[in-house]
Amino acid sequence: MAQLKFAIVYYSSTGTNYNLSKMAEAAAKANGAEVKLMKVQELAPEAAINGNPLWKAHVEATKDVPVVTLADLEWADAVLFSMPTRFGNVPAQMKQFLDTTGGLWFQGKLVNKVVSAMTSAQNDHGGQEATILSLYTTMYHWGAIIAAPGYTDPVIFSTGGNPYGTSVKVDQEGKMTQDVQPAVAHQVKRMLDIAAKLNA
Ligand SMILES: Cc1cc2nc3c(=O)[nH]c(=O)nc-3n(C[C@H](O)[C@H](O)[C@H](O)COP(=O)(O)O)c2cc1C
Repeated sequence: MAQLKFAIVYYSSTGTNYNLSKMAEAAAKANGAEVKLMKVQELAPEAAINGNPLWKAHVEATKDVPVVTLADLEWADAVLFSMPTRFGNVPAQMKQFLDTTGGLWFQGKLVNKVVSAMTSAQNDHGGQEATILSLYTTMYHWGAIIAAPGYTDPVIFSTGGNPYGTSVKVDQEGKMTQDVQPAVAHQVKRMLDIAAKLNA
């Protein structure tokens, strides 16, 4: 069987969703996929970034991570999104990228992509599920196949029990408060299993 192509598309201000994406990258490679890890374009004004030392440091630390292109989406069999919760919604940076996919959508090139999403927030119930579901609304329009984790494995219960996608709570310093690596690995494997069945 051909090697599956797995794209991870993330936005992160202070590193959490980058770290979630790195966990996903390791899991996808361990499952034999060809993997691309890519960020969406930062759009915030420099003054905002420079006003937050964690944000500034993260932008600098990830300056060599490639910015996702439409060709990367076309390339992928499966796309995993990761982005922080912003007022219970998808960050503008991610939304802007999604809003550039109209041409691919028009040509039917996003149909049957296997997709899923992860997120983080500062509160236990700060809008994680709403953020993931907001992103999934666009995926229905793409005609993508949403491979949410559901309750398909006990690891889902050990990390907050979010069936829509792995989500994690971060503390004031931006540190993850749960070990979500097993849930991320399960979500990635489920995506790849479904993509393999679709490609068969
Ligand atoms: C403008 C803004 C809005 C936010 N909205 C929420 C929110 O609705 N609920 C919540 O729990 N945390 C909220 N947060 C906290 C972020 O979700 C948290 O900083 C983020 O998950 C960290 O991810 P990152 O390190 O990948 O940037 C918000 C943060 C910012 C800057």
